[in-house]
Amino acid sequence: MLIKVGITGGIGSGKSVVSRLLEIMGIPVYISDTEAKRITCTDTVIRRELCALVGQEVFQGGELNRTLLAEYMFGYPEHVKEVNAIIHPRVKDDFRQWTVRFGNNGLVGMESAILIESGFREEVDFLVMVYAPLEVRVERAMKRDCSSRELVLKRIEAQMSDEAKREQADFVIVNDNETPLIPQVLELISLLSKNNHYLCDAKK
Ligand SMILES: CC(C)(COP(=O)(O)OP(=O)(O)OC[C@H]1O[C@@H](n2cnc3c(N)ncnc32)[C@H](O)[C@@H]1O)[C@@H](O)C(=O)NCCC(=O)NCCS
Ligand SMILES: Nc1ncnc2c1ncn2[C@@H]1O[C@H](COP(=O)(O)OP(=O)(O)OP(=O)(O)O)[C@@H](O)[C@H]1O
Repeated sequence: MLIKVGITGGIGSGKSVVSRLLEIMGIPVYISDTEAKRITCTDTVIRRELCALVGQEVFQGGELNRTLLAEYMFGYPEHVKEVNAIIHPRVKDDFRQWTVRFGNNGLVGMESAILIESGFREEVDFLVMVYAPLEVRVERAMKRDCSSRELVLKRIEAQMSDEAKREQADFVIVNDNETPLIPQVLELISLLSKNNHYLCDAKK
C-alpha cells in the first residue's frame, strides 16, 4: 500500500525543512502551495471562475494578479472560502493523479499549511504536525520574508491554532532549535515504513 503522510504546521514552524529532509531521504513530497499556484495559473476552469468572482483584472496579460487576489482574500474569511472552493478541488484531483505514479508501495508526503482547513485530512493516511514555539516562528518568518512582526502575527492569527492542528495530528515533530530534528524525521520514516522492506535477505 502507498502510505500518504500529511505535513502541516503554522508559518515558520519548519514544514518546508521537514519536507526537504523527507525528499533527501527519498520520499517524494507534494508541496501543495507551489502546486496550487501552478494550477491557478494554468487551469482554464479556475481562470474563468476566478474572473467571474473577483473580476477580469485578476488575470492581467495571462498572469495572475497576486496582489489583487491577496487583497480580495486576506481579511475576508468568506472570500477565502470562495476562492478556495474554486482552487482546492483541482488541487485534490492533482494530488490524487500525482500519487498514481508511485504505484502501490512506499511512502509519499503532502505539505500544506492549511491541510486540515482545506479538507485534505482524508487524503492522507497519517498527519504530522511540525511544531515550534510562537516566538521562534515569528523570528524565523520575519528573517526569511524580511517581514514585520505585526504582519507575521497577523498571518498567524488568521491560521488555525496549533492546539486545533494537534488534535487532528498523529505525530508531532518539534522543531524548536533545541530538539534534534533529523532523528525525529528518521523515526517517522521508520514508523511509517515498517511494512516496506528495502534490504535483501542475504540467505535468500
Ligand atoms: C492569494 C495569493 C495570490 C497571495 O500571494 P502572496 O504572495 O501575497 O502570499 P503567500 O502566497 O506568501 O501567502 C501568504 C499567506 O497566506 C496563506 N494563504 C495562501 N493561500 C491561502 C489560501 N488559499 N487559503 C488560506 N490561506 C492562504 C499562506 O499560508 C501564507 O501564510 C497566493 O497565496 C495564492 O495564489 N494562493 C492560492 C494557492 C493556495 O491555495 N495556497 C494554499 C496552500 S494549498
Ligand atoms: N531547525 C531549524 N534550524 C534552523 N533554521 C530553521 C530550522 N527550521 C526552520 N528554519 C528556518 O526557518 C524558516 C522557516 O522555515 P520553513 O520555511 O521550513 O517554515 P514553513 O513552516 O514551511 O513556513 P511557511 O508556512 O511560512 O512556508 C526558514 O528560513 C528555515 O530555513
